[in-house]
Amino acid sequence: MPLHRHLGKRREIARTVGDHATDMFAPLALIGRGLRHHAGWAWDRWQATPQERRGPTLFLSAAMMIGIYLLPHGLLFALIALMASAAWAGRAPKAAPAPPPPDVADVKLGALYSALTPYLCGPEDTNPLYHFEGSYKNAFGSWEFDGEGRLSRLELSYPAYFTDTEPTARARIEQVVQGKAGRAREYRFDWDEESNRLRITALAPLPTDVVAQRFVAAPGEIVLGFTDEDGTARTIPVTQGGTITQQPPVIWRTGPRSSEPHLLALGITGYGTSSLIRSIALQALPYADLVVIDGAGTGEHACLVNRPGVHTVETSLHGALAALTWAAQETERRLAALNAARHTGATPPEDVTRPLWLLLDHPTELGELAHAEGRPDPQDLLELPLRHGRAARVTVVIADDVEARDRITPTVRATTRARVLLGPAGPEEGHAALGAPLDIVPAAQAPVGRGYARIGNGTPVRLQVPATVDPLDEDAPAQLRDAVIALLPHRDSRTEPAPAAPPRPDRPPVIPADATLPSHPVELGKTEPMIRSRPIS
Ligand SMILES: Nc1ncnc2c1ncn2[C@@H]1O[C@H](COP(=O)(O)OP(=O)(O)OP(=O)(O)O)[C@@H](O)[C@H]1O
Repeated sequence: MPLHRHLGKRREIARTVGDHATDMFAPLALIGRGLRHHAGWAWDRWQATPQERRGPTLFLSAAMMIGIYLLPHGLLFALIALMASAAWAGRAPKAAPAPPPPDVADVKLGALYSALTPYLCGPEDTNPLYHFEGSYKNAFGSWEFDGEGRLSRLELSYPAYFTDTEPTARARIEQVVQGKAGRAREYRFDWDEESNRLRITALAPLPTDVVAQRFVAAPGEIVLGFTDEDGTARTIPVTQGGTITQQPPVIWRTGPRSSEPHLLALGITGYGTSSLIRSIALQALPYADLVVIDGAGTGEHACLVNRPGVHTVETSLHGALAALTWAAQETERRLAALNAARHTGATPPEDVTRPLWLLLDHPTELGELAHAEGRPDPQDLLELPLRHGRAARVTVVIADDVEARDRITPTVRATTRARVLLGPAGPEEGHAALGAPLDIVPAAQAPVGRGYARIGNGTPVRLQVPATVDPLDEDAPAQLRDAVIALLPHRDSRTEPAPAAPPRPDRPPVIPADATLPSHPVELGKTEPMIRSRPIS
């Protein structure tokens, strides 16, 4: 037999013998443990007995033992009683109770405290709030967890030397908190610089099931979307999932009294800036005329072609230049007519007071094309409508990719005081797009149409744009497409024929000398160019 098998067999025998011995001597071990327990107990009592009582105690014990000895079978009974009590005392101790489950607050807040410590501890601080052996209870004032055990609110203190006025220092802390509290939610960070306190609130998701519909708003008021209850003082009834609910809207007031007459919406690709343009168009159409420029040329606004009130939908550079040249001249004409009416005290004619909206989707793409062809940038043609649009009742909405921000002209940036940013942008992008620091850290994954709005000098608020899909997009859900179709105005063919002749501008469009306009500037299958002043009835 090989040596290793021989050794293995011997080990097995030894183990079996050991197991048997353990079984055999178990009662003895039990009694031995009990006797040790008794001896320990007797020794403790002896130690606890005062000196003067030890003699009588010894005497009593000896007397009892003599008594037992003198009793018939006394010694035997005493021995049996001792063994029985030793066996009882020596039985296996009860399993220690399972430790209570760790407190979720202790675990999560402890981890957050440890993660913040490297950023908030000062090596020179003799009494630091944050140090590597410290407890979160020293620095965290109050906290709340939701039903799923996720941190929903926290107030913490930080040392006065922490540079809370520096955006990068704040951003670091905000990132750490979001990392530990969960990146799936948005958080509001309220920095109280005076008392060195930071309040963190996890924000509930905004409703994503509000679709395009007629909103309860006055003419000139545009519902950009919906926000948190504390973001606005007003709620409006909204059809949501088949029932009517009250939702807090983000309202943009346009018109001659608005201090933010024009809007710039920037968005991460695919987060719904074109849908926002569509939503605005549908809300403005009942009382305004539209000129739509689709700079990306994807035909996303084709559903507006030939609708009553829509002057034109342009997708080409030539068409865009012609339409914007006309818009600039129309602004000038309106201003002149309004001034004349004011001088004579007459009521201005309807064709100069009816609002005109210029909606530009991705104009920077046309700008690049224009630059390559040596033509004027369409944005340059917006100068007059942007600067005098408020008086002339001309509103400009520009939507573009957040990446194209540098290609937006300074005039557009300076005159568009209503701002929207769609998509999970970082703090720097947020600040640049909205013109103010954003106190909200977006979730890692935001739903389409989710972003932030800032009207004028107000505080940025969260925004969820109502789903306003392209009704010609066959991939979009039929229910969402139907909602948009229901809002599109239809020309009544019995009373309102489609324009057959080329429209007659009040003044012919001035196109740069080097521009070669095609004979049919309007695309999307239209048979006639549609740039025209609204017919005066
Ligand atoms: N609020 C919304 N709710 C639901 N779906 C939406 C919403 N907004 C947009 N969508 C859908 O998301 C997709 C992208 O939307 P949209 O084209 O408006 O984005 P975009 O930012 O303009 O993209 P791009 O820059 O590529 O043109 C579309 O399929 C659209 O139907």
